[in-house]
Amino acid sequence: MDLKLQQYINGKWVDANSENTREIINPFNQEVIATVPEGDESDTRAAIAAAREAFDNGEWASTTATERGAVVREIAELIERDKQELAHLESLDTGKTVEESRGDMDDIAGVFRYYGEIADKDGGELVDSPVSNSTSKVVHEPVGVCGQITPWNYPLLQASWKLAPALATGNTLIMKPSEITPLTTIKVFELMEEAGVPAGVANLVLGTGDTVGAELSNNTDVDLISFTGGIVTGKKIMQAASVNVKKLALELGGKNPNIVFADTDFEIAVDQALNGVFFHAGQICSAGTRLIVEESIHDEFVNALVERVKQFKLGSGFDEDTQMGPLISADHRAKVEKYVEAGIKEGATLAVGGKRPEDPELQNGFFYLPTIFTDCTTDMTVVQEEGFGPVITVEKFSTEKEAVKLANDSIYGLAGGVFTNDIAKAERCAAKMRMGTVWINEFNLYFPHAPWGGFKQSGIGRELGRLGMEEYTETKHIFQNLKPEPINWF
Ligand SMILES: NC(=O)c1ccc[n+]([C@@H]2O[C@H](COP(=O)([O-])OP(=O)(O)OC[C@H]3O[C@@H](n4cnc5c(N)ncnc54)[C@H](O)[C@@H]3O)[C@@H](O)[C@H]2O)c1
Ligand SMILES: C[N+](C)(C)CC=O
Repeated sequence: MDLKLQQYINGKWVDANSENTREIINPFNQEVIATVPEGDESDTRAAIAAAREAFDNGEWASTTATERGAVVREIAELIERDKQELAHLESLDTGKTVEESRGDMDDIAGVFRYYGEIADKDGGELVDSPVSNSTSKVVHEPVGVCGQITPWNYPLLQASWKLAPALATGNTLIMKPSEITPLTTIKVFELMEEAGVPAGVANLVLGTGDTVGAELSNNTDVDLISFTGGIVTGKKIMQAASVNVKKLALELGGKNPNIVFADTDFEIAVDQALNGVFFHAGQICSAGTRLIVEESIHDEFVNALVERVKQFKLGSGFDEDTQMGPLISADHRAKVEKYVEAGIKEGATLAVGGKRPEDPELQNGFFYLPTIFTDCTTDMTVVQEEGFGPVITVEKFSTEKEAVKLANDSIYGLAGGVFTNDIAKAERCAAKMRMGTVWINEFNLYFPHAPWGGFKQSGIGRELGRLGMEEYTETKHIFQNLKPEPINWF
């Protein structure tokens, strides 16, 4: 493997201070793909000190936005140049199909290009002043030292949503990828070095959440934490970040409804519902795991889903005909199994799946069959909690009002979909759905120009789009009196 397999701190590739290491496992066959350093609090503190020094006394924050934008666009070019290698690494690490990983790499290059291009488009704003002979301007400045923590399901994609806007706006940063899928993030740090990101500006520490992640959240030299991951971890980080009132961006989980009306284009809605939930074996924050189907087409719709699911090809992400890879780890599969058991116990009907595949070729991987539950009600664990596996629940509705009520009956509010050919009805539902993204006749689409994030307990703040860049800025008002006079009060 042509990869440094080290941490990157203050412009140097280094092992962990403790010399501890971690084996990275291929979820398709449990083979060891790589051995990487396992950093801890002391590595994290070194990276924070480097980022602090680079922000306070380095030149990055005061280079022109045009120059920073050029560096960020160069990273996009390098990602495109090394797309095949990156996609290969991502599939080895996560088990996702290599075709999907190539798509991720295109998206990632697109994110760097987008932020590179808009980096110098914000020249501040002059606002009206109530004082004659004065100017009043509003400018955006970098926040400072940013801690960035990412999950295992979209390792480099989620990292790109944080790295690109942080760099474009002149921040310095410490990135902590998930300890189980760090490979493409290591590679992109090589590319950032090649693109000319100065020493100390972008630092990479590898290790667990309890050590590296907790240090980033607790350390008072960190000004902002941007976290993508589970709700339980998000709450811990929020609490820790209060130590110095860090700015906080949280991208958490989802339990995303997909409402299907009887007047929809049936075959398209079936296809999109399947894609919405089973892509990447359901390990997607915005997976449409909660299908809400109009009563009159319910049985036909479920039958069509079941027939299609039975045909899914599970296998290696490197086989061209594979449609669904394994889950990420043995632990994660055990959690999905428990989740399905809870569904059965609570009275949901298992229409298909609900177990591991029997195919001898899949026995070394963490595979789980695509699973459909019917007869579901909102009080069930499988309807309320995020399972993060290939499991969909189906509920019925008979009126538009009921469909929206069901869709909103959740602590989450990340994303949701509506399938109907009645555009007015779709717009009415979209207006009422309490989610950061609503798709109409589409599911699971995201792109750099549109903001991404959650209502309710799905998070705080937004990534992507202009808002995703504003997260990394402080707003300053500068007032200047051009003709000062005494006030004569005292
Ligand atoms: N909203 C989004 O855009 C989005 C995108 C991708 C994934 N997710 C969510 O991510 C979750 C799956 O990812 P996961 O299992 O890696 O999540 P996780 O919360 O277990 O871990 C995420 C990251 O946090 C770190 N971490 C763990 N404990 C920590 C602590 N105490 N302090 C600081 N950092 C800590 C982990 O090491 C990892 O890097 C799902 O809930 C999914 O919905 C959300
Ligand atoms: C945000 N997204 C959809 C790319 C990945 C969620 O897990």
